[in-house]
Amino acid sequence: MPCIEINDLTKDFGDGKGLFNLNLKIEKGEVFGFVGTNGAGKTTTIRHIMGFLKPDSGSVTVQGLDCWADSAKIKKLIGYIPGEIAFPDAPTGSEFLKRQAELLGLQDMSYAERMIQKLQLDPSAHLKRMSKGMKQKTAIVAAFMADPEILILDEPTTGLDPLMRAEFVDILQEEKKRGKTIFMSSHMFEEVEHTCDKVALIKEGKLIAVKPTVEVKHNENKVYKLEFLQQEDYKRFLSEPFQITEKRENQNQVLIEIHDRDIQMLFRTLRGYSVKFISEKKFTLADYFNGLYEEESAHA
Ligand SMILES: Nc1ncnc2c1ncn2[C@@H]1O[C@H](COP(=O)(O)OP(=O)(O)OP(=O)(O)O)[C@@H](O)[C@H]1O
Repeated sequence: MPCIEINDLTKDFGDGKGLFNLNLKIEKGEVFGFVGTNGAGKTTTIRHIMGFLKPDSGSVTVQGLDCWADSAKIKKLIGYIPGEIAFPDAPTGSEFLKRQAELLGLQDMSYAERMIQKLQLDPSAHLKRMSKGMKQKTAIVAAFMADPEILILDEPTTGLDPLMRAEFVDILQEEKKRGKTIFMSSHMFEEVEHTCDKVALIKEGKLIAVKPTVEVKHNENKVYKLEFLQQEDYKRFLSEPFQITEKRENQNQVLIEIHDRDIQMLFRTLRGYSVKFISEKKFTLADYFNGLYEEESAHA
C-alpha cells in the first residue's frame, strides 16, 4: 500500500482553476517533489492531503486512512509546513513551540533543540518581530519536532537564505536516511533535484509528468558547447551532420545536441578542426521539465 495515495482527485474552483483528475502515489520512505508554477495547484493538493479540503470527487488517503473522513488521525501522523504561515497567538517563538509540544503531547524536546541549532534560530524572539526567514525556521522546527513518519512541506524554504537552504537540504537528506516519507512542493528545481527520488510536474491543476530524478539526470541526449579558434572552422562545422541548437557567430561558438551513442563520431569529426574548447552543458531537471512544459503548451 502506498503511504500517500491520490486517486482521481478533482476540486473545481471554477474558471478552469483547481485540480482535475489528479493521480499520485507516494511510497513509504520516498522523497517526492511536487513542482509547478504559481497557481498550478500545489497548495490545493497539499490541503487535501492534510484533510483541510474535501474533494469534489476522487479520494486522498494516508496510510490507508481517508484524509477528509479521518483528518484528525491523519494530522497526528504528519509534520506539516504550510505555504503561508500564520502563527496562533503566542508572544515568542519559544512559547509557540512549547504550546505546540503540549498539543502534540511531546515530552522530549531534544529533537527540537537539535533543529534549532542546525537552523541557527533564536526562538526567544517575539513572533511578530521575526523576519520571514526566522518565521519559516520556527515553522520548520514545529513540523519536525515530534519526529513524525511523514512530512508534508509546502514550499518549505521560502524566505531562507542560500546557506540555510543548503542546511535544509542536509536536514531532508538525513530524514530520508531515517526512513521518512517526504512530500515537498517547490518552485525551485535545483532544490528538488538534490533531495527528491521522484518529481511530479503539475500545470493548471493537471499532472503533466512523474519521473524518477535519476532518470532525468541521466538523460542520454547531451548538449555540448564548442568554440573554434578560427571563424572559418566555425563556418565549416555548420554543414556537419549534427543537430546545432544555437549559433554564436561572433564567439565562433555552437551548441549542439547529441545522443551518447554519437559522441565518438563527434570527436572523430573534430580532429579536422582547431577547437579552442568543448564543454558539456549539464542537463538539469529544470531543462527537462521546461521542455515538457513547452510541449504541453504547444498541444494545448
Ligand atoms: N478556495 C479557493 N477558491 C477559489 N479558487 C482557489 C481557491 N484556492 C485556490 N484557488 C485557485 O486555484 C489555483 C491553484 O491554487 P494553489 O494555491 O493550489 O496553487 P499553487 O500551485 O500552490 O501556487 P503558488 O505556488 O502560487 O502557491 C489558483 O488559481 C488559485 O487562485
